Amino acid sequence: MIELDGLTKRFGNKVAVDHLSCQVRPGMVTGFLGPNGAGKSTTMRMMLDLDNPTSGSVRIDGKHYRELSEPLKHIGALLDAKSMHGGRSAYNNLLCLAQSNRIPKSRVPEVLDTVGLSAVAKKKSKSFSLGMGQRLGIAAALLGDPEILMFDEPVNGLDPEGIHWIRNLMKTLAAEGRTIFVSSHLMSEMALTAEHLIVIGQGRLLADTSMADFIHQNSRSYVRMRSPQQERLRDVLHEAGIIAVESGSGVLEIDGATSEQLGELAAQHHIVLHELSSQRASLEEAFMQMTADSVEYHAHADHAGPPPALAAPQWGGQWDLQSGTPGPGKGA
Ligand SMILES: Nc1ncnc2c1ncn2[C@@H]1O[C@H](COP(=O)(O)OP(=O)(O)OP(=O)(O)O)[C@@H](O)[C@H]1O
Repeated sequence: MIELDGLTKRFGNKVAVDHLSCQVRPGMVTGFLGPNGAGKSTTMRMMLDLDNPTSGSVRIDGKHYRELSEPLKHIGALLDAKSMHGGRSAYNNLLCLAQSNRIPKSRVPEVLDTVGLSAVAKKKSKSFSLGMGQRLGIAAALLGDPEILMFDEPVNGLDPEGIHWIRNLMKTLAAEGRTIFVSSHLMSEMALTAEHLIVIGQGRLLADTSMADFIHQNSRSYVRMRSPQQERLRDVLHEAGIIAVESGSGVLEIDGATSEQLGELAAQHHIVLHELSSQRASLEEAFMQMTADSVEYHAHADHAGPPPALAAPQWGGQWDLQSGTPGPGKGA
C-alpha cells in the first residue's frame, strides 16, 4: 500500500504537486494518468525519496521510504530505463544492484529470465535497444521481489509482443496481491491493464476511482440503431417515450435505453434492424473530457504545419511551439 497525505511539491513559484492525498492499494493495477506536466513523475520521484516534498508525506507500507531498511525488497521502480550503467553487461548491472541491496545473487538470472533477457545477459547494456533497456529496468525493479512496483511509462519502446508481455506481467503481479502503480500515455493500453485509476491535473487530484466508473462518469454511453424502416422505428421509439437523435446517414442515437430493450422493442413491432450497437466511450475520450481544463499545453487546430491526422489535441503529444510540429511525446 502506498499512502499520500497532502503531498505537495513546489519548484519556485510552480506548484508541481498540490496537496495530493490518495492510497494505492494492493491486489490490483492502479493507473496514474494526467496530461503532460500534471505532476506524475514528480509524484513518483517523491514516492521513492528522489525529491523532497515541500509539505505532506508518502508512506510505503506505513513507513517513509527512508525508514525502510532494505527498500528494494519493499518497492521496485522503473522510472528511467537509461539509468543503468551502459558499460556494464545486463547481468553485471543487476549483480551490482543485488550486492548493494543484500539481495541473493540467484535472483539475477531469475529476473533476467522473467524479462526475456537471458540470451543477452553478458552484452553491455549500452548496446540495448529502447525495448531491451525497458526490460532491463523492469528486471531491476523485480530484483528484490518487492510487494510494491511502480512503472513510469513501462511500454515505452516495446513492440506489440513486449506490450502484451508487460500487460500480463503487471496483471500477474497484481493477482499475487502486490501493489502495482503504473503511468502511461497509451490510453488504450491503460484501459486493458488498470482496474483502478488515479487522475491528476495541474498537480491536483481529479479522480480516484475504478476504471469502469471513470469511463461511465466522464463520457456518454448510447445505442446506435439503423433500420430501412427508419420512420416507423422513430414512431415506435416516440410512442415508448424514448428520444432518438438522428446523427446522419440514417443512424439514430439513443440515450437512456439499453440495446436489449431497444432490440426487443423493434422485434415486437417487426422492424428490421441493420444495426443495433452499444457505444461506450473510450478511456481516452473520458480522460480528454475530464482533463480539458487542466491541460498545460494545447495543440491548436489552426496551427500551421501538422497533418490533419495529428491536428486534434492528442494528449500525450505536445506541440513544439517553435516549429509547430508535434514533439516527441513520451508514450508514442
Ligand atoms: N526540477 C524541476 N524544476 C522546475 N520545474 C519542474 C521540475 N520538475 C518538474 N517541474 C515542473 O513541474 C510540473 C510537473 O512536472 P512532471 O514532470 O512531474 O509532470 P508529468 O505529469 O510527469 O509530465 P509528463 O507527462 O510530460 O512527463 C511541470 O510543469 C514541470 O515543468
